[in-house]
Amino acid sequence: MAESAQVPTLVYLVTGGCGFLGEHIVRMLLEREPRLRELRVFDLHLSSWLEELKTGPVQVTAIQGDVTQAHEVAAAVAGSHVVIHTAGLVDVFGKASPKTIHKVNVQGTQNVIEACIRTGTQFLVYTSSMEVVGPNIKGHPFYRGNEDTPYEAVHRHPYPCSKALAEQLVLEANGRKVNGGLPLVTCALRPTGIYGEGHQVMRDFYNQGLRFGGRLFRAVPASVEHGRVYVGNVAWMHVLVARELEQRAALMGGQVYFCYDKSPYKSYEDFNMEFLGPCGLRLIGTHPLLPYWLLLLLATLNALLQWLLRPLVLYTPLLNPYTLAVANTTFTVSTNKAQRHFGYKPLFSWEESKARTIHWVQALEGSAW
Ligand SMILES: NC(=O)C1=CN([C@@H]2O[C@H](COP(=O)(O)OP(=O)(O)OC[C@H]3O[C@@H](n4cnc5c(N)ncnc54)[C@H](O)[C@@H]3O)[C@@H](O)[C@H]2O)C=CC1
Ligand SMILES: CC(C)[C@@H](O)CC[C@@H](C)[C@H]1CC[C@H]2[C@@H]3[C@H](O)CC4=CC(=O)CC[C@]4(C)[C@H]3CC[C@]12C
Repeated sequence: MAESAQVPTLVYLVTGGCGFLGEHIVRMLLEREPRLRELRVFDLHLSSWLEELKTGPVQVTAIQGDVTQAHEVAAAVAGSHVVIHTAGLVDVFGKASPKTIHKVNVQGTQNVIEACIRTGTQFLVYTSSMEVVGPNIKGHPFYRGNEDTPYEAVHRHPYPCSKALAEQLVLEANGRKVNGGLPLVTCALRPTGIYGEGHQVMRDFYNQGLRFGGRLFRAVPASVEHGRVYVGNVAWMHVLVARELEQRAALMGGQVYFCYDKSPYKSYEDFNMEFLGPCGLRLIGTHPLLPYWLLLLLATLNALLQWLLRPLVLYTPLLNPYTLAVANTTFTVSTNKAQRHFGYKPLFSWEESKARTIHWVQALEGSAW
């Protein structure tokens, strides 16, 4: 891929490019990757905002496709220099079946890998997740951990299971020969809980607060810390990795990197209030208003109700046994591996990330969400 830094000659493909993170990656590439000649945006659901991107100097090619369909993936990958694979089913609320989650997240990733091998694309960046590590099924805390911290990464839920399998496929594919005889260079990024403009879970919390007269009710102790990362910094790390992967293949190939920034370590609910508070919502209770056993009973009832109602309607509340367990388990990271290996530093400060997110939530007030 060795190209002049000045002449735009490179072709990038972003799978899932119309998603929450994908859109930020697409826009960040157009703003900060001067070598781009063509940017292919591959997604099951193409967004209308793509049209506005087609007026710039970079050719933006929208490709409606399904990562579970190998031939569609191969057609999209052929001729690209770098693939950023961020497409996936991000579902911990029971919207999709375990089989579908596995098919999209695991088989879809396998299809991307095989497409790179067959078509000769050498560089693959995979959006993995903190959930590949934890929280595990035993609720063990992960406190300021790094990529080498020992931790019993045991999962049962289909989402973390699928992300762990997909990440393993990507890392194991590093070094395989692609068409043309050169080695495939892969790496995986593990963002913690992403927030920012376009975050659907944040919208759900906001709408839930509006339904309860501007109040949200604490369900998680303030002492349980969750690492969060601004979507713009996640996008930035993807751009950096894609840029550095060729020159630093020996160091970065087959590696995983946690992706986080200077966002404060707080409970999930307290962190959300950094944005929802300035928009008029209040978090009621300095401690969980209900005991854990009662919350678990309610979560279990939600899961039962979801199962009973499934033939009629998709009932997917925020509270279920998995989300309750994850929210109640400390998971924070502290590492400089990405900085050491490819010079990553957050592009957006906490203050900027907070201001941008608040501005977005404030714009929701008049929206249909
Ligand atoms: N949201 C978060 O807090 C975190 C997300 N991640 C990972 O980041 C990636 C993006 O996540 P989000 O942007 O939050 O999710 P999202 O749901 O907003 O975006 C996923 C995109 O993939 C597309 N997609 C789904 N199935 C597809 C298929 N079969 N073929 C083609 N495209 C398909 C969707 O249409 C969507 O545009 C995922 O791989 C997720 O596992 C990792 C850590 C945290
Ligand atoms: C109802 C209350 C118990 C409330 O506090 C539940 C919050 C819950 C919806 C979130 C708590 C932790 C979140 C997850 C975490 O950020 C890690 C994730 C990584 C991903 O790759 C995808 C999203 C998620 C699973 C994220 C989902 C929402 C939470 C479970």
